[in-house]
Amino acid sequence: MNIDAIAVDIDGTITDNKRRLCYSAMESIRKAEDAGVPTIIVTGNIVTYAYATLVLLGASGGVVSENGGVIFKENYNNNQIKTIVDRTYVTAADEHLKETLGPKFDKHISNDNMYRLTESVFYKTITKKELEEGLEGFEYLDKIELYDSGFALHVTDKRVNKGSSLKYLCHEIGIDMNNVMAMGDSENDEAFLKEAGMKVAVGNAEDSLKKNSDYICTNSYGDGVKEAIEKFVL
Ligand SMILES: O=C(O)COP(=O)(O)O
Ligand SMILES: [Mg+2]
Repeated sequence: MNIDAIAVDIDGTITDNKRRLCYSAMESIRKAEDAGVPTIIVTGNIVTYAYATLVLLGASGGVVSENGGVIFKENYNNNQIKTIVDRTYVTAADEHLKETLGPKFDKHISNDNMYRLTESVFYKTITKKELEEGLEGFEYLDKIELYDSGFALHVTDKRVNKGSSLKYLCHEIGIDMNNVMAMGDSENDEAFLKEAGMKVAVGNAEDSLKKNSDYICTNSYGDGVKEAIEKFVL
């Protein structure tokens, strides 16, 4: 199978469990770039964080950020950041959670939330269950998704996910999803692995993701990324 592009998650995939970039991932992604295979970052992080990661990695495929809410690629869309969905339901969820959680809302909301265009994110100092309970009775509960990335809890508009927005970006730049190798570690990656021709779970990935993968890496984190790139791309 010909791999035309690599799509890779950030936290827990090209980083270790402390969010530190793995040299092994960086080196292998650069080798793939040098061999003409671009890498696209597909993340729950904000667009500026994702873009800085892309540049520092030496990758060129563009970014899908905020779990699909925002995309950016150099020389695409007049170099403008593209917001795929509005904040209507996420803002309504925030309002609901402010009422039900009280002071816990401000205590646990992520410090990068002010930069988020489409999502709300909470630190894992609050549990997913507490957020689910806080969202009970929310008028638009069926319009939002609650993801645990392993690193944070995301309230995301259901009209987007990492898969739908990666597919959109790839269509725009002329890459066939059948020729994309996608790599991730957690539940917010399921949607984009599903869309890709080659689905790879790094060794530390959640069982649910491993179950739906074509290849499970022997190695964890960046070493898993390196393993898959060497096996399928280089
Ligand atoms: O933003 C997060 O919580 C995790 O980011 P990721 O999707 O790159 O793993
Ligand atoms: Mg991750």
